[in-house]
Formats: sequence, structure tokens, C-alpha cells
Amino acid sequence: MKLAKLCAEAGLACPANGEAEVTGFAIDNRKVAPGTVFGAFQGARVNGEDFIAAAIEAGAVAVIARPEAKVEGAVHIADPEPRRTFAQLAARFFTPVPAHIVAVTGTNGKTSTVEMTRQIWRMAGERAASIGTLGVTTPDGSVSTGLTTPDIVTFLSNLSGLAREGVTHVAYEASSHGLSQFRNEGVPVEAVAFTNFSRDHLDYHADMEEYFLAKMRLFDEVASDGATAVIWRGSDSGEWTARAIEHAEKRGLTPFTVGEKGEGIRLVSREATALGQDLTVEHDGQTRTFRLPLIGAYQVSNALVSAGLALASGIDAGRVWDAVARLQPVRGRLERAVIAPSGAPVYVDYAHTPDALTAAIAALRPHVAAKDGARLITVFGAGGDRDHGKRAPMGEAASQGSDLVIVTDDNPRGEEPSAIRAAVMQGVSGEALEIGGRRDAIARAIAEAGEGDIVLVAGKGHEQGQIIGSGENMKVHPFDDVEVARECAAAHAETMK
Ligand SMILES: CC(=O)N[C@H]1[C@@H](OP(=O)(O)OP(=O)(O)OC[C@H]2O[C@@H](n3ccc(=O)[nH]c3=O)[C@H](O)[C@@H]2O)O[C@H](CO)[C@@H](O)[C@@H]1O[C@H](C)C(=O)N[C@@H](C)C(=O)N[C@H](CCC(=O)O)C(=O)O
Ligand SMILES: Nc1ncnc2c1ncn2[C@@H]1O[C@H](COP(=O)(O)OP(=O)(O)OP(=O)(O)O)[C@@H](O)[C@H]1O
Ligand SMILES: N[C@H](CCC[C@H](N)C(=O)O)C(=O)O
Ligand SMILES: [Mg+2]
Repeated sequence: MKLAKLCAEAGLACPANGEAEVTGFAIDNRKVAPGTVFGAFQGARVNGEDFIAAAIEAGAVAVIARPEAKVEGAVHIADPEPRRTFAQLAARFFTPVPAHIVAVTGTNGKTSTVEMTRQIWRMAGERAASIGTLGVTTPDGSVSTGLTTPDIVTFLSNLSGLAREGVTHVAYEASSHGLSQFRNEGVPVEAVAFTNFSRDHLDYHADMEEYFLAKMRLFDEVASDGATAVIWRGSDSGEWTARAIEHAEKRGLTPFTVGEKGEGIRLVSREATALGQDLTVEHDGQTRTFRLPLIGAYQVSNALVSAGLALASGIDAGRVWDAVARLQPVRGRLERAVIAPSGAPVYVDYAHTPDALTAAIAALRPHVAAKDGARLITVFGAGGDRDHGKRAPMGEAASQGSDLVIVTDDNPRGEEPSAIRAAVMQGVSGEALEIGGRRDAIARAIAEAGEGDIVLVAGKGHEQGQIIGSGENMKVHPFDDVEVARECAAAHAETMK
């Protein structure tokens, strides 16, 4: 397609030399081929503008960069925010895209919500996919991408690839990193969702306000005009939720609140059963009672937000509620890994923020046996090269609801593991152990667990590796909490023989 035509479709001023034929888009000069449009961005590690000459040498026909960047020998599409322009232009190239696209933001629950939305669509008979931390999941399988939001070119080309495979419905996860770097946008988004907001990523965002506004770009700019904004509004939702509703209204979106205080879907009651929860909800003047086959209040929130998104995409209410009652567990989210030899179940959960630990513990607490001395044992750590300020609050959150906490390692990356553990220990109170080496920590928890106890292994969920070192020294050691828990349980059973 001609550069001039792409620019016109994206609403950009037509470049003087717009006759060039565009063959692709790249943000890394090493991926430039003749006819490519190159996006030169200032990054966290290096400045992409340093690679402009190399990109042109390799055949770039246009460069999207700041006005002050030096571009010689190719069209300079200048913009103070080149990432935004790049997304707009590239989105005209990677077409078609699926007809129904929805996006989810929030501190916790994004992956679960996109996954559940995909499940609801599938059960309603649609060809659906989800994109997020678990990778790209399609009707035909799942591919991991390594990041929640890889990069804008991968994102857009994935979407058009899915459309070509006949996928009509896509739910994607909009992380604050992705939103602030314009890594997942440019396409029509008919519904957006906001799950909740609490502390995370303050290594990257200056403060909570900036972190929140990064998330709100989804409402303010990324959502299509008139889109539905599904917003969780639980009994304890406060100021951030109110502000999300304000952002939706200000942008002219249709707010659809969900939860105990929801007006779109009202959660009337929730009663835990042994393996799930009985829910009563009100929607569209009708009251429905059904059993959700998942435990934990947080999974109810995510399931209802997913129901809101499915409804907003035009799925018939009867089909949506039938599907919600048949939702399957999401990998690594309160996943029961094994029953320890003592009879204590071991759960793996991806809680890696203070709020998520509180939610995961609250989910399991009611299932600890109602007998004296029964314990909830929580094994967890905090990631290296990530928000230091969340470490002590994570220790605090874990101690609050657990009877024994075991502080261990979770992707120390470029930091000294013992220093990270020490920072977590600062917040810990009550019974606690510090055990470096995640396998040893899990083994100890399983050995400690008695009948009626529950073990929670938090922080890594679906992850398949322990990341040690950074930069050139980074190594990913294979590690899967579910598998390790099973191995430790089996080894413990041997010692009991
Ligand atoms: C801090 C951060 O988010 N960095 C991301 C960002 O990199 P960046 O733009 O800062 O890139 P950079 O490495 O400084 O390079 C600048 C530019 O020069 C280009 N370049 C670089 C070298 C070269 O030889 N030639 C060249 O053209 C690069 O392609 C880039 O465009 O954009 C890249 C792709 O567009 C991402 O891969 C990268 O993620 C890093 C690896 C990362 O670890 N990100 C994590 C923190 C992250 O984003 N996680 C969130 C999830 C968080 C959550 O779940 O809440 C996610 O959405 O995945
Ligand atoms: N609605 C919720 N409220 C509170 N905590 C939640 C909620 N949903 C999930 N969690 C907690 O957060 C963990 C991560 O959930 P999930 O992977 O769905 O979130 P995410 O937003 O995609 O996370 P990330 O930012 O790492 O991509 C869960 O394992 C659980 O402990
Ligand atoms: N998306 C999150 C995942 C954290 C998972 C946890 N295991 C860790 O490494 O801190 C992040 O990159 O901050
Ligand atoms: Mg996620």
C-alpha cells in the first residue's frame, strides 16, 4: 500500500514524498527490510533515534520520530509522541482485524478476565481469542509471547493474523506499561474494562496518580467512541473506581458497573460451597441464581466483568450466564496443584502485589478446616528489579491472613535475593521463616502442612522459570510451581514411608 494512502486513512498530513510502497513496519532497525516504515523511539535502555541511519540503509522508506530527530534519505513523519503516530499508521496496514475487540485494564485480574471472556465467547459458539500474560490463546492452541504486551508491531500483526484465521472475537490485556508506551492500540475497541486499582509498578510510574492515568488512557483514548466501559464496583470499591466512572463519562463511553454496587450487573449474594460459589445476580431486570465452579471472591469479580464484556459485544444474556456457570479455572490462578501427603491441598496463585495476596488468602481462608490449630501456610517472594516499595506491604498482607509465612525467592533478576527477602521480611509479623531457594521453601511448607491445613504458593502462577541475573548474565532456570509442588509432595510421601 502507498505511504500517502496509509497516512490519509490514519488522518495524518500527507508527506511530500508519499509515493513509496510500504511493505511493513518495524521498531527495531534489525527488522527493517526494503519498504519498511521505521518507528524510532526513545527507550528505557537505548535511543531508537540512534538507529535511524541504519534503518534507512536497510531500506526504510519512512521514519516516524520526534521533530528534532535527524532523518536523511527517507520521509520523516515527525511527531513529539512518535509511538502514538506509529500505532495509528501501522494499524492501517495490519488489516483486517477481528470485528469484536475488547480490552481490560486494572492492577489485578486482567489475565483472568480476558481468559474468562474468551471462554464465554467460545461457549456461546464464537471463534474467540485472548491476548495477554498467558500469551495468545486461540481456538487452535496457545502461544506464549514472554511479555503481557510484546510490542505494537507484534500486537497488530497478531490481531490481523487472528482475523485471517477466522477469529471474530478478541479480548486483550492492556497493561499500564503497554498503555503508556502505546503498545496495544490503533484498532476499534468496542468495550473496555477496569477491574481494580492498587499498588504496583511504582518502579516505572512516578506515583499512584501517574500509574492510574496510564491505565485511564484505555478509556480516554484507546476505546472507540461510544464504547461500553465495564467497571468493577464492589462493596469496598472507592475513589479509584469513582474516578474510572468519571473518565468513562467524560469520554462519552457507556459506563456499565458490575458488582455489589453495580448497576449493570448487581451481585446480590455470594455463598461459598466446597468447590465453588453460589451466586445471585441481577441483570436487565432479571434475577438469576447459579453456581460458579471456582472459589474465591476475586474470581467472581473477574467472571462478572467478563460477563459484562461479553454482553457488550452483543452476546445474548441467556448464553452469557450459561457460560459463566461453566467457566474453567485459569492457569496459575488458585490452581490446585496437589494434595500433600497430610491431606492438605496446595494451591498455586499468581498474586504478586499486596492486594492480590490479600485476595488470594481471602479466597482460601474459608477452606482451612474449622478446627484448632489448622493453618494457612503461605510461600511467596517479591520480584527483583521491580517496585521495591511493594515488598514490605506484601509481607504485611501475607502475614495478616496466614498462620505461617515462608518468604522465598521469585525472579530475583539483577538483585541479591537475600536483600529482596529482607525487604519483604520487614513487613512480616507472626510466624515466619525465610528460606532462600524456592524449591526448598515449597518443600518445607508441604512438610509443615497437617491435615486440614492449606498451602498457598504465590507469585509465579503459570510462570515456567526462575529469572536470575540481568542483561547478559540473565538466566532462566526452568521452574514451575505446580510441578515443583507435586515433586515435593511425592518426595515427602517417600520420607513418610
Ligand atoms: C521498560 C519497558 O517496558 N520496556 C519495553 C519497551 O522497551 P523500550 O522502548 O524502552 O526499548 P529500548 O530497549 O530502550 O529500545 C528503544 C528502541 O530502540 C530500538 N532498538 C534497540 C536496539 C537496536 O539495536 N535497534 C533498535 O532499533 C528498540 O526496538 C526500541 O524501539 O518496549 C519493548 C517492546 O516494544 C519491550 O520489549 C520492553 O519491555 C521490557 C523487556 C520489559 O521487561 N517490560 C516489562 C516491565 C513490561 O512491559 N511488562 C508489562 C506487564 C506488567 C504487568 O503485568 O502489569 C507488559 O505489558 O508486558
Ligand atoms: N479482581 C481481583 N481482585 C483482587 N485480586 C485479584 C483479582 N483478580 C486476580 N487477583 C489476584 O491477582 C493475581 C493475578 O491475576 P491476573 O493474572 O488475572 O492479573 P493481571 O492483572 O493480569 O496481572 P499482571 O499485571 O501480572 O499481568 C491472581 O492470581 C490473584 O491473586
Ligand atoms: N507482570 C509482572 C509479573 C510479576 C510476576 C512475579 N513473579 C515477578 O517476577 O515479580 C511484572 O513483570 O512485574
Ligand atoms: Mg496479566
